Amino acid sequence: MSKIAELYTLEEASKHNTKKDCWLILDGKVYNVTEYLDDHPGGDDVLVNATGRDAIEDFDLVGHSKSARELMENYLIGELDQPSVLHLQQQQQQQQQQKVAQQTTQKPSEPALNCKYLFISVAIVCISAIAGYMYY
Ligand code: HEM
Repeated sequence: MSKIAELYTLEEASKHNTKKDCWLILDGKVYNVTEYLDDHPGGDDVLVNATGRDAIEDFDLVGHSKSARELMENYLIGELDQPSVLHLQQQQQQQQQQKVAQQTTQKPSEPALNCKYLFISVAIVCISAIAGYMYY
């Protein structure tokens, strides 16, 4: 018999963002980790700070063990509804595009920085040469 998952909106899941009531969204699934906060080896703050968004990237970055992944199934309470999943995907895409845009606008400033250092070095050499000439 297949169990129908409880569906939540992003707005609803995001409301549970305190140490007394903490829901995580990981890969579109919703976990109520309130009871687990005190036992989490990474601390409770990190979990509370991971609410209101899909924190699967952070979860994966930590390199959680297989037993951690098994443990999280105990706290599964449902899934995000489709519009919320789409909303989060769009948000992620926008953030990635912003990152790429920032990287491309930062690149041209590198040669400009090199020119600045070259100018300062040449100026120091010139001033030293003039000072040396005047002294001797
Ligand atoms: C239901 C969700 C989660 C469960 C069951 C869980 C479980 C665990 C477990 C068992 C460990 C010990 C190391 C291991 O066995 O991998 C751990 C460590 C840790 N977790 Fe989680 N975790 C969850 C979510 C998260 C999230 C969303 C984050 C970050 C946003 C996070 C950050 C950390 C950190 C920073 C450590 C400490 C790593 C270290 O000091 O080596 N965890 N977690």
